[in-house]
Amino acid sequence: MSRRVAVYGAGSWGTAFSLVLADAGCEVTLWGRRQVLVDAINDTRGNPDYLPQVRLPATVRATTDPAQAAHDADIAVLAVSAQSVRPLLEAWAGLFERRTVFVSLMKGVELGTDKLMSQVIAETTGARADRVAVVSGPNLAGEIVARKPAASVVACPDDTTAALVRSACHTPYFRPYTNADVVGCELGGAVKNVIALAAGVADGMGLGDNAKAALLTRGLAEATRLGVAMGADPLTLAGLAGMGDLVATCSSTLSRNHTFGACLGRGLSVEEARTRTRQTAEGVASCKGITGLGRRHRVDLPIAETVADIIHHGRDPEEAVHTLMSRTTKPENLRNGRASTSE
Ligand SMILES: NC(=O)C1=CN([C@@H]2O[C@H](COP(=O)(O)OP(=O)(O)OC[C@H]3O[C@@H](n4cnc5c(N)ncnc54)[C@H](O)[C@@H]3O)[C@@H](O)[C@H]2O)C=CC1
Ligand SMILES: O=C(CO)COP(=O)(O)O
Repeated sequence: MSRRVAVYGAGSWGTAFSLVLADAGCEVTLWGRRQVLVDAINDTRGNPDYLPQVRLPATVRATTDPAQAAHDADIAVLAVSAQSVRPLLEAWAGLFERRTVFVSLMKGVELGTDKLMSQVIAETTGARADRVAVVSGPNLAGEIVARKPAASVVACPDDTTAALVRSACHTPYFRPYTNADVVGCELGGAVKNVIALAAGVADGMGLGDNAKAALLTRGLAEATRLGVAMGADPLTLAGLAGMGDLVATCSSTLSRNHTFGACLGRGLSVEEARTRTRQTAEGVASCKGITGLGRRHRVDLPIAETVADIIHHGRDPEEAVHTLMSRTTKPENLRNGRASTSE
């Protein structure tokens, strides 16, 4: 059965995911805030600002009207930047049907509240947890629009909702798995952006593949420690939404977070890196939310703290690497079968 899906955010991932949904047989209305971009999408079937190479099928129509997108939607997908979703949903909450399922594609943590995106969606729309899902995994938009094979995770505590979203985005090149662990999936996506910034810094400084492997592995340990403290299943962090996304993002030149970090590692300022990257690099804002969650749950996150210091407090990357390497040595592994919350 054809599903009606509203996608909010005509940037890279909103556009690429619209293609996936349309290829899976959905009728898609793609909301963008700028009329000129919406007209270009409808007229050319491409997205000149974010993904000029994409050719969207006729079953994707763009609009600047949030109500038109929400009308009769089975699913509403949120693909704006993490820090902008609360005010948008506060303004739009009354537009949705009571049955509409909300899906977050966003990989960030809200500044000021340290809330995950599913929490912000539930708070602003009044939707219960069984109507809020997350799609997260190693899904670089530039590869998805070339219809290169990818896998992802649809997370929701409700099996029926998870199955609805899975069937709405299952195509021959996009393979969604389901998982009830929303917190693990969301944290995996948000923390990997911060670790990708660190990996970019290391690459920009020319520190080599050993250093990058250490950052990825210890970064995953940070995500897992924090996840376990917040009730996530450590296996989720070892899966597509954790390790999988970490590997893709930290090794790809398509990643904005990695690119941003590489600019810093080459000696550019945060403002210069922002100008070069242009599109949303969620880790830049979310590193503060991640370190906030670490403090709240008494979990040490030395790499995330270092990234936040470099980006928000002007810390010198070389000195930061030296300090990370000089920390006291300690056992690598889980203790007594439980994840340690210390470094
Ligand atoms: N690009 C990718 O490959 C992937 C991105 N994501 C996540 O998807 C989310 C969106 O990222 P992208 O689409 O890549 O970013 P983007 O920078 O390409 O697009 C962001 C979109 O949000 C809109 N936006 C930003 N602030 C807004 C505001 N205040 N009001 C209304 N609209 C606003 C922009 O106009 C743009 O359409 C992020 O959380 C990112 O981590 C997840 C998986 C893959
Ligand atoms: O989340 C992503 C791939 O899964 C995209 O990463 P960037 O936001 O760093 O480009």
